[in-house]
Amino acid sequence: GPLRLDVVTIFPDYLRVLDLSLIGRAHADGLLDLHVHDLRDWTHDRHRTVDDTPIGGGAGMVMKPDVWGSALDDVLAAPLPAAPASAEVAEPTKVASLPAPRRVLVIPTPSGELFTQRTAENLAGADQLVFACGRYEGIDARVAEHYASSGVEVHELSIGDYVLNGGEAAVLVMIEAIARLRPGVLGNPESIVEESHTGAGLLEYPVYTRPVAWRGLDLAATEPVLLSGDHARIDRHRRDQAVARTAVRRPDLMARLDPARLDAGDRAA
Ligand SMILES: N#Cc1c(-c2ccc3ccn(Cc4ccncc4)c3c2)n[nH]c1N
Repeated sequence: GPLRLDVVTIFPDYLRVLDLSLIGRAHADGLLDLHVHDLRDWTHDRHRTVDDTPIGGGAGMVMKPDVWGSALDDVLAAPLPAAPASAEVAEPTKVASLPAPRRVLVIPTPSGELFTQRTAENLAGADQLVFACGRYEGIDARVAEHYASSGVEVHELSIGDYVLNGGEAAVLVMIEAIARLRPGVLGNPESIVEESHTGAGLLEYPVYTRPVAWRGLDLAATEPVLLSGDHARIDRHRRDQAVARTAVRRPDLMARLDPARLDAGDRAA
């Protein structure tokens, strides 16, 4: 069935961009089921308070566990279409024997495990992804602890080593990386470039299109092999460019490369 995406945030308008373009169309096609929720709808007081001072002191404010608990209890209980949502009638006996839907709670945080393509591939297999977007100094740590110890699959994730003001931008990044892996979301599935296709975690080679000569940069002179029509040579050339690029820009990836994946030609280079 469709992947259900729930985002809980104090800035729901920040997520409206998801209703456009790729995600918007997949939404319309029934491939993705997006729900953006305002955390303040679960506050308990007239001032709709979501934060308080840190226990133990320190600067800034921390988001209240009770408000998050009320919101996440509701969102994690959202009905999911009984798979397979097909012509087959979802008879009680059949539904009862189906595996429980896989619901995942994702909490963006600067102190999270790094979100990578592998993380995206793993999360793309879920039935529901609930994203808890924090602000201020973050969400009370007992929230992640409570749901994890209640049997919920919880992932505290960071999109990289730089500091943001909240989780919303990270959620946009994660949703785009995950949604594009779902069948049917991308018009041209062949553009789903697995790391393996880029040569076991190599960076991609540079791409070009017409005109062949542009502002004095003439590919007929600098990259003649690309115009040769000799696809074996072109593939070799592109692989060499990918290896060279990776060595310069991402030595960390080079270190992780399986040497067996680099054939003799690469090692000579
Ligand atoms: N994913 C991710 C992130 C975040 C991130 C995510 C959620 C929150 C909630 C609150 N903040 C602000 C804050 C809190 C504590 N320390 C510093 C900044 C966030 C930052 N920053 N950098 C990333 N790669």
